Amino acid sequence: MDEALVHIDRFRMDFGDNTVISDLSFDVRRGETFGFLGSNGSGKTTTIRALLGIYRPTSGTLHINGKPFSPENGSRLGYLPEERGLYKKEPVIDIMTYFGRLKGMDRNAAKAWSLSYLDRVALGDKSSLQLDKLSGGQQQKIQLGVTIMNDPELLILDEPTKGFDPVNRRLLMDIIADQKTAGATVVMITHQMEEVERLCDRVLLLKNGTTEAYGTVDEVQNRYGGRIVRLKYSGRIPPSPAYEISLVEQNYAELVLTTDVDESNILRQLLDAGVTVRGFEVTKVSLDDVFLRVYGDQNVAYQRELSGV
Ligand SMILES: Nc1ncnc2c1ncn2[C@@H]1O[C@H](COP(=O)(O)OP(=O)(O)OP(=O)(O)O)[C@@H](O)[C@H]1O
Repeated sequence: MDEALVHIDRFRMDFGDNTVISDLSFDVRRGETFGFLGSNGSGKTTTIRALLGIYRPTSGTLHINGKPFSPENGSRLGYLPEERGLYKKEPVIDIMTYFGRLKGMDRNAAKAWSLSYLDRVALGDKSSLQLDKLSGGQQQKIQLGVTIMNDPELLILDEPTKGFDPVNRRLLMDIIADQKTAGATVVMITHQMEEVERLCDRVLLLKNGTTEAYGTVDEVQNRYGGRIVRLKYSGRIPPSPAYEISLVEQNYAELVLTTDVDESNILRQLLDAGVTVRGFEVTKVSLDDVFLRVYGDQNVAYQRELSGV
C-alpha cells in the first residue's frame, strides 16, 4: 500500500522571471505530522497553494491521495490558510454550523460540535456574538475550529498559532495533537520550532527553492551537529576542526561540535588559546539552532566580522 497521502515530485514554480520553487520533491505519509519549514518568502504557502490547485505549477506533480486535488475529492481536507477570513457579521455559532454543513455534518451535529469546541477554547460565552466582536486571537480560534470540523483526513495548517499568547498557543497545540491522535495527517507550516519539536514526526526545510534538509526531527538535528557548546567567554575563539562557530556575540558564542569530539578537549583548547571561560554548557542542538544555522548565514557572517573571529 502506498503510504504517502501527499506526494510532490519535481515541483517548479515561476512567477514571471522569479523562480520561487526550482525543484522540490517530498512525501507526507499517512498519519504523520509533517513540518514544512523555511524562512519568510521561501515558498511554503506557494507550495501549499499549488498542492490545492489554487496555483498552477510551472511543472511537476502534486498529488493528494494519488491524484491532483479537487474540491470534489477533497471533502475530508481541512485547510487553515495564511490569510484568515470568515463572514464577520454573523454570529459565531451560525458561522460554525454553516461550515459544518458544508463539510457534510447535519445541523444538530455541527451545532453540538461547535458548542463543545467553543467551551474547550474558552469561548463558550461568545457563541451568539457577531464574529467581528471577538478579538483577533479569538477569531483565529474560530477559524481553526472550522478547519478541524468533521475530522479531516488531511489537515493543512499555515501558521496555526501565529499571534497567540503562550497559554493559547499551548491550547491550540493540544488541539492539533488530538487531531493527530485521532488519525489525521497534518502538514504544518510554522516558525515556532518548539511546536515542531513537540508535534512533528518529520520535517522539510526549504531553502533557495529546493530541499535543504528532509527527515525526522532527530535526523535533521543530527545532520547539523548533534551537540552544541553554549559558551560565556572573553577573548578570541580559535578556529578548530573540532567545532564550527554558529553564533558569536559580545561575550557569548555557540560552537557546534563535530560529532564524536570529546567536549573536555574543547574546553582545554579554549583555555590553552587564552580564552577566559565563564560558562560552558553542552546541549543537544535544538531545531531553533538548526534554523539559525540554515537561514542565518548572512547574520552570522556579519557577527563574525564584527568580533574578528
Ligand atoms: N501570486 C504571486 N505572484 C507573484 N509572486 C508571488 C505570488 N505568490 C507568491 N509569490 C512570491 O513567492 C515568494 C514566496 O512566497 P510564499 O508566500 O510562498 O512564502 P512563505 O514561505 O509562505 O513565506 P512566509 O513565511 O513569509 O509566509 C515570495 O517572494 C512571494 O512574493
